[in-house]
Amino acid sequence: MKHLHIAVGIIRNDEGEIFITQRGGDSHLSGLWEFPGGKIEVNESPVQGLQRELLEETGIEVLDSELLYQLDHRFSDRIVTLYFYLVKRWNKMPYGREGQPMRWVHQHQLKAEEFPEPNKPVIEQLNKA
Ligand SMILES: Nc1nc2c([nH]c(=O)n2[C@H]2C[C@H](O)[C@@H](COP(=O)(O)OP(=O)(O)OP(=O)(O)O)O2)c(=O)[nH]1
Ligand SMILES: [Mg+2]
Repeated sequence: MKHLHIAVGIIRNDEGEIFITQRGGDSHLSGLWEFPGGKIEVNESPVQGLQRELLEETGIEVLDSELLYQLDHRFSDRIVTLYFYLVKRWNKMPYGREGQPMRWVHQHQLKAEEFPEPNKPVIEQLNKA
């Protein structure tokens, strides 16, 4: 079974809103919403993977981030280790750079059922904070 390491960014503004995007087309878990991010490459640290993926997917440069949550999840065809980073400072305005739908949602309004299963604990934590 393949094992992937994934860095994702919880980009949160001063109003407590978080930038989320929708997984497209034929990708794994398409139609669900996600925190932008993706696979950490072998020569990268998790933070370097986060910086590269957020630049590719949202156009921002991460200036300050903090690891909020880390977990392993087994899907039917793969195991993923997810690193959830709270992105506290960045430059530029994030947008769906790959054409993916996007929106800003207050952290109290994030719905765990619209996200992949492994996001549940971190979304519950954000809903309560
Ligand atoms: N980006 C992201 N991926 C998530 C989240 N929750 C979750 O279970 N995943 C899973 C879905 C995928 O199996 C994996 C992310 O892989 P990906 O396909 O987005 O990776 P990538 O951006 O490098 O994509 P690609 O270049 O291979 O198309 O992590 C999340 O909140 N954000
Ligand atoms: Mg991705």
